[in-house]
Amino acid sequence: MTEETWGNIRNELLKSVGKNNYSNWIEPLEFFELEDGVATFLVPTQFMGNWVSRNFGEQILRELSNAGESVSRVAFSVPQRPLATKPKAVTKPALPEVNDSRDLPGAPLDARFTFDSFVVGKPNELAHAAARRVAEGGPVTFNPLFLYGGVGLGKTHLMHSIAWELQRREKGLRIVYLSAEQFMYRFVQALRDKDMIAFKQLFRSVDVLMIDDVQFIAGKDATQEEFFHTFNALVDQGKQIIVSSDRAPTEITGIEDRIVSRLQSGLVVDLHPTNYELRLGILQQKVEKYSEQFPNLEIADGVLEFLAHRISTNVRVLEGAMMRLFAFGSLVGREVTLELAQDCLSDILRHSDRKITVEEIQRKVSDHYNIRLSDLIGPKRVRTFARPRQVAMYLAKTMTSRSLPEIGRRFGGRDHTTIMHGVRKIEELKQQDSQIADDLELLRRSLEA
Ligand SMILES: Nc1ncnc2c1ncn2[C@@H]1O[C@H](COP(=O)(O)OP(=O)(O)OP(=O)(O)O)[C@@H](O)[C@H]1O
Repeated sequence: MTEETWGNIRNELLKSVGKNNYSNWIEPLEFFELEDGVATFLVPTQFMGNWVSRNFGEQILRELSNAGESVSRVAFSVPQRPLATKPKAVTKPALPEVNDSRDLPGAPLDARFTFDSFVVGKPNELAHAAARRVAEGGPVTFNPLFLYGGVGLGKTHLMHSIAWELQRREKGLRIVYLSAEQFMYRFVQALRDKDMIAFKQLFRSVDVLMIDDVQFIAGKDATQEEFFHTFNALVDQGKQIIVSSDRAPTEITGIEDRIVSRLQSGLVVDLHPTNYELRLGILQQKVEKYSEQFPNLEIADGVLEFLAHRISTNVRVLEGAMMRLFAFGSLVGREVTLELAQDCLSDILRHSDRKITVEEIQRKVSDHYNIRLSDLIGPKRVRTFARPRQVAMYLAKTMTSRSLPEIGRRFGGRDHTTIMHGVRKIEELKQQDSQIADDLELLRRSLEA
């Protein structure tokens, strides 16, 4: 296959996979050879090869066939020599002597937050894989890596894990981790001390910059401006940036468009709310750790399952509950049973028990789609009302324990088959229409908040 053919195929792929996917996954591919019906591409890392193969393999194969190539399979392999991907670090700017990492402006890393102690499940699988990839070091593939998700779902844990791993692989790497608030504080201090040059040089001299809770700079214009320049300077030097936030870049209001667009220019991945299996996995892992702290503690069967079922808010709360329960059991010298858990954690359990109602769902959905509640519930069948109505039916079925007839009654006395039809429709659309999938995710999060 000629370079030109591969160029044409890439143009077609750009149209079908979209700009972001294209620059993250297709652009870095280097065509290597086409032999015995196998088209081989070189990729910078194995992770990337697996990802492209899983997600875009068939599309690439189809485009190759459309271009008249006789190909039956595509393969991805990592070359021995490094690939010429994005710009690597260019010359270092003239800097003050800040080579000792103790001079760096970051916050300390938590020794507990490593990849080893991070439990991976469906909800955080992609974020974990992306963090692992960045922690491999080497050529910068995603810049920035933007991690977002609700409170206590492991963003900070992943960032620290990346930092530890990078440090392990390359001693002397200048890694700075700090919260956006600390960044602002440093910036304001530099302004006050008329020390902006040193501030700029310090931040531009790092190899990896990690900013936690970036949503904090919303509405803080001068800090944003400085962040933007720091960001650009580091990206231009091929330095890795990792950012976390409690929401997606486009959902952060009060941040300039140019910053939003910068934040989106790498890989944006979210940590979904935990599911039962992940929570149980985390508890099991923590039990092992706590058993050193509370050596004589006995835990009855079913206690961990109970906690994983009942405390679904966030991992921090789950951990806190477990710690309290174990400390209590160990202090009074009692086995940790279900009864003890219920007694000792009654406040947390009561809070987690908050039931989401169908009415609450209807209100949220009508606000979200900007329609009147009466139109959401009423009989009008136009699409503007019918689709949000089905979304609300779906959420009512999946987020409450109400039966279909009960939901029907709350939707203006509709029959249960109508509700079932609505639920099925949304289940179907969720797979095909990313707008619907995003709406559902957003609504679910705001209802669970
Ligand atoms: N998958 C996981 N495996 C093990 N521990 C986890 C996992 N997810 C979260 N945790 C633990 O939950 C606690 C909260 O996690 P972390 O501080 O990383 O959350 P966060 O997303 O940064 O929250 P915030 O929005 O408050 O900044 C930490 O103690 C962390 O170790």
